Amino acid sequence: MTVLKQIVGGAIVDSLQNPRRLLAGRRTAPVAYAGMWEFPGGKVEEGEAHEAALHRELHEELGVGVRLGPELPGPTPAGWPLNDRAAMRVWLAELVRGTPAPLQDHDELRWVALHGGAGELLAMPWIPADLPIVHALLAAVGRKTV
Ligand SMILES: Nc1nc2c([nH]c(=O)n2[C@H]2C[C@H](O)[C@@H](COP(=O)(O)OP(=O)(O)OP(=O)(O)O)O2)c(=O)[nH]1
Repeated sequence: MTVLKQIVGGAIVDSLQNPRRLLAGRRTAPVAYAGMWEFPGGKVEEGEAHEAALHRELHEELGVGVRLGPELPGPTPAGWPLNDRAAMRVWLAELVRGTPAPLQDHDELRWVALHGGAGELLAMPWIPADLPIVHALLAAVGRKTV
């Protein structure tokens, strides 16, 4: 039996109260995803709570502490399907400690506008499986995506 890999990701915004920008990360690996943008995060370890995994991953990858906001609910209990082996739960988050730096897994971090049509955000080469999540985020923050 193939067990679905549970991934957790952070939609880190400048403010949970009034989100205007999203922090996206550009992946360095594996080759298939290198150069593509994603929600920073990673795999949940065995026995680890999902939210705890997200705090750990964001600390390891970006060197930051965050406050989690609401989950951006996906279409399945495991969140957003990424491929036939993995799904990702995504939470909105805001920074409470540290300045994000591409310490691990990313070669660039970018704050991208969620308003004004979100042209830059939608033009970035996201991991394809993330696009529905990006659209759901835009809808959740009340911005038009088209
Ligand atoms: N973190 C993250 N992973 C994503 C996203 N979209 C997407 O398809 N993925 C895929 C890429 C990877 O196959 C998997 C996440 O694995 P990862 O490599 O980030 O996890 P990790 O940091 O725990 O990695 P590792 O060091 O244990 O290998 O999910 C996304 O937005 N964020």
